Amino acid sequence: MQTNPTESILLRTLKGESTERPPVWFMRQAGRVLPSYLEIKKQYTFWQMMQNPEVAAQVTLLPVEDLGVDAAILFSDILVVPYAMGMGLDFTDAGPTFDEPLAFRENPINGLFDDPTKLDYIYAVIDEINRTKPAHIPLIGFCGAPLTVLLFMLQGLGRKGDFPDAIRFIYENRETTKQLIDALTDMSIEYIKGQIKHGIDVFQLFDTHAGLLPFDVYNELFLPPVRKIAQVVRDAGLPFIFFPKGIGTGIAKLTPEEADFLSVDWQTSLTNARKLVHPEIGLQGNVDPRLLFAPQEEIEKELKKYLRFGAENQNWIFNLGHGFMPGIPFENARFLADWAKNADWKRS
Ligand SMILES: O=C(O)CCc1c2[nH]c(c1CC(=O)O)Cc1[nH]c(c(CC(=O)O)c1CCC(=O)O)Cc1[nH]c(c(CC(=O)O)c1CCC(=O)O)Cc1[nH]c(c(CCC(=O)O)c1CC(=O)O)C2
Repeated sequence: MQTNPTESILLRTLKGESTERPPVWFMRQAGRVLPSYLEIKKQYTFWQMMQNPEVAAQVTLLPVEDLGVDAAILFSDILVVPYAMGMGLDFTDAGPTFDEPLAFRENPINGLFDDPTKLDYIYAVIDEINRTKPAHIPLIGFCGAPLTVLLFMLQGLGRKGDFPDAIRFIYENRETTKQLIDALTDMSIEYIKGQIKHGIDVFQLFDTHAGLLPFDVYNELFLPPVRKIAQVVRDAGLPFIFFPKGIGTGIAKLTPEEADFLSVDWQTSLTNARKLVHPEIGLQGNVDPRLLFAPQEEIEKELKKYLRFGAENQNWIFNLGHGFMPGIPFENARFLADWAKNADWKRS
């Protein structure tokens, strides 16, 4: 067993090394539950926070201090890419909204004009994070996968749940959908290359709404661009984590071309996921974030179910099945991180 304490435990696990415990980080770890974040948020809009390198870097690093996680994830949003493609975007109390959603336009392709410089502020944030972060804490970069981002672009309003007009558009306009996927994939790749150039250490692709299409359609239209994106990340020598939320047993159909590590939602137990998923793909997940509304004794009882899996599986990153939800008590988030770092994983 390797025990160099200055080397990142997350990177060691991603490289396939043995570690004394699983590495720990959480989706949505910076926003939503940290009192320190909620305090900063009182002074700025979300756009202002994202666009100010000092503030965005500070927020990115808050959970390292406040929760003790093993990695930082860039404080940004998946919808910055359509914004850079010319779509008017606003973050409102009702969630993100786009002006003139694509599904309702006469010609959805013609109105898109890529302007990669609209992402430059994010590279300034990455530079600032790298200047200020502890050396042993890796930075995770991310963007949304083509399906999830396209659903927002087509529907316009993120809180409509199941994106009904967007799904209908995809079925009724197959050729235009393919053109939109290509445009979105190209822009995402440019953005990812920018993140890599500025020094992210790991990349995660969020396909939060992957489960909203039948797997065959998802496989035909949306997995090829995922493979293309994965290749770009790998060619740069970075590990690639893929989070296709809600695809159920579709996880059995994924290959190492699509993921070095697969982030699993809470619908499938990790033990079952391990049986289904290709053996060369590592796993990440999958504590149900809703559990964190429970008293700590109840949380601990559930967490103990992970001990056996953790003892038997080195290629596993401890995380949630999806992000922290607003309103989860900070003490419970901290309890979760402490538990995962201090449990007796029986690995030595
Ligand atoms: O996060 C919300 O409050 C909801 C609004 C929303 C946003 N993007 C969105 C949604 C839809 C949704 O998540 O349901 C759309 C969005 N953003 C993101 C995802 C991917 C996912 O979480 O599965 C999605 C799709 C999720 C979905 O539709 O369920 C990614 C995202 N947004 C964000 C972050 C950074 C972070 O939380 O640390 C991250 C990802 C990295 C990570 O896991 O940490 C940040 C974000 N996005 C957003 C906000 C709120 C802005 C405001 O105060 O006006 C905030 C900040 C905050 O939570 O206080 C806007």
